[in-house]
Amino acid sequence: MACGRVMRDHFLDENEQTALITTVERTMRGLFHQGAQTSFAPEAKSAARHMGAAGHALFASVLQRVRRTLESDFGVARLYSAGSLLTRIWADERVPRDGMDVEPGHRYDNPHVDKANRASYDYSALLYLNSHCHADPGAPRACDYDRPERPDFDGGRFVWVDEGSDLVVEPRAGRLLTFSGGTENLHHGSKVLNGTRYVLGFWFTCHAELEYEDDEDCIANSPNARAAIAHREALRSPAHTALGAEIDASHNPRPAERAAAGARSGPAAAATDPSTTAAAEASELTPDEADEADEAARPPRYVDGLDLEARPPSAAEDGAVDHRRLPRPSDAWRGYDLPGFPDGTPAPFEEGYEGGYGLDDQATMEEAIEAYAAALERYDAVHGPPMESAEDEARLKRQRTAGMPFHPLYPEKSPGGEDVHSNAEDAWDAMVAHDAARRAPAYGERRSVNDAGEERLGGGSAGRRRGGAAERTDCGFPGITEAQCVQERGCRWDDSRVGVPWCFEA
Ligand SMILES: O=C(O)CCC(=O)C(=O)O
Ligand SMILES: [Fe+2]
Repeated sequence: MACGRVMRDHFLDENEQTALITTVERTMRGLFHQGAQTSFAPEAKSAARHMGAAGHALFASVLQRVRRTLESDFGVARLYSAGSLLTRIWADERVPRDGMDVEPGHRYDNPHVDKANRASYDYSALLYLNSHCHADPGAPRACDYDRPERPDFDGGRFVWVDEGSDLVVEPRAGRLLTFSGGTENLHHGSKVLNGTRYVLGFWFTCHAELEYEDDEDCIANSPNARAAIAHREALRSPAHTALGAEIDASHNPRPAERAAAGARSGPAAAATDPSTTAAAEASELTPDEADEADEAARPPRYVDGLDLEARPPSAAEDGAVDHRRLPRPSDAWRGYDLPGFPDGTPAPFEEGYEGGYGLDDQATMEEAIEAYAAALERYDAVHGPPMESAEDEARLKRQRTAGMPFHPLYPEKSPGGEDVHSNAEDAWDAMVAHDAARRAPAYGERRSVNDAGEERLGGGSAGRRRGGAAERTDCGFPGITEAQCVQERGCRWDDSRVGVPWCFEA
């Protein structure tokens, strides 16, 4: 399999760059973020709903262009998408306190090998939508970190961590990097220091059976996917695990650890460099000091221009894969397993995890729903009113509420699996009618309580203390059963009167 790296400029024109940034922003509104990073899988089944039809179609055509480019760059007859991500990274100071941070302080800048994240990642492509710009008095152009349609960013360079020296690329809007996904291409994107950085990541496999498939049911039933599962199982074999452990043992991904490990695993030059040795001795270096020591020991090479002429041909490019042992993700590195994306469903709580929207894994379902709804409201307060059209806003409401584990807003599905109701209001009405037909409305005409949409986002508890029902203090939620009310909550149940809470405080 051919290994190598290629860089190309003007892969996207300016209209495409801005259209894709607009699409990313629209898609990510209301999504959880991991610290400064928000990612979205555009090949997920529900993606078009989030991205909008035009953005989704543009992405799909770009994906095919990227695939064909990789096929020609590396002389592969056919590649298959193994997954892709839209990623937005804010400078730290821009990370909003919106209650939507499911992994505060998440590190996105760890050096890694893509194929070690997912074995199907034979080839990688990174397509930048906006440009690196360092605000220096002597800089060739002024930087604008706040330009909404296509801001600049500082930091956020792409780095190939080569032996002895980093090869650094400054992202530019429309610049495409393609490279083979193995250990010959250990790399990372560095920390974003100012502005907001947008990148599309694409990963490709040579194997049709490993092609990205979103639907778990399909996976269970398709022969191709069964082969993929068998492949994944093989990766867990003792031999593979032993190799992984060996790789882990010989490397550390963080610069501080890398500097400290220089004497053990680095090339001779690094091992004898005084600053590296100093770093090795001084385990109390701050991360910044360690970065500086690392940079002094391994002066970076910068790439500019349209290709990688700066890079001397390596053994890898000659066809003999360079089998240097390189870092695998550390235990702390969680790759791109997205928490709760992309359907707006709450992130699963890990045991002992405290963060996200201020709950731990001991929280009750109701507490989680309340906190989630409050987080969404804080999100709106921070991010301002929606930019979308009314129709999009309705869709957004639906996206936010559809996955929530309380009384289903959208019980009725068309044969195609699409929601029958075109907007959240209709769906709400339908639900109320559905309840009415079944056993009379549990909480009366919910719509008349308050027409503000946020009540619905608030889930089952909204409106329950309204005037007409003042004589009963609500103890339930729409859809609660008598058993839940009485046994679980110790409240009283009386369903003889329409329009008042049936489950109320005794
Ligand atoms: O954003 C970048 O420049 C690097 C991202 C990356 O390496 C990845 O997503 O695997
Ligand atoms: Fe990567």
